[in-house]
Amino acid sequence: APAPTPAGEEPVAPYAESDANAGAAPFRGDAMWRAFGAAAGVHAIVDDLVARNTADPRITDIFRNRDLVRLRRTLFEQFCYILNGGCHYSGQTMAQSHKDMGIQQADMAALVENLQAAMRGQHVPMAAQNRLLAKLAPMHRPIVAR
Ligand code: HEM
Repeated sequence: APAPTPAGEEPVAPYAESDANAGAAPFRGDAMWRAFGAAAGVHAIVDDLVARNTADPRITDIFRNRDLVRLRRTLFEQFCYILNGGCHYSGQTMAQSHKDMGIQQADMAALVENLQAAMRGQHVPMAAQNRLLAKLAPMHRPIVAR
């Protein structure tokens, strides 16, 4: 049976859940999870990232009328999974979740800037920031429209 809709979220059509939907393999060991400040740090980064994106005039239109409660939950799961924090990712693939949004390279660049600002705000060391960004880089292909 499909999982029940979490409190505060809009229902989503059923799909196959898998950690593979996260789009990247996790790091090994606990260095990255610790560098990001574990669960509290990653929650702060995700919440700040979503707030920056929705307030950013370059990309605010793309986030209008979206389910930000679900986005914060699944983004946290995705980052936690990739940083080897012991989470499972229950969201959709990057291709599925961004289809028909018309996301351009410039939109992706804006989001990456906002992520860098959010990581800086939580004092994530630069080397760890760059390691996460390198994991996310191949996601340009399924996310950016062409
Ligand atoms: C590497 C970069 C990115 C990652 C890792 C990422 C990750 C995610 C995740 C995990 C979800 C939720 C999936 C689900 O609900 O099942 C999502 C949804 C979404 N993303 Fe991204 N994303 C990226 C880039 C972008 C960009 C560049 C934009 C637009 C500027 C964007 C806009 C959105 C929006 C609006 C949703 C909400 C869809 C909805 O629920 O209606 N994303 N993204």
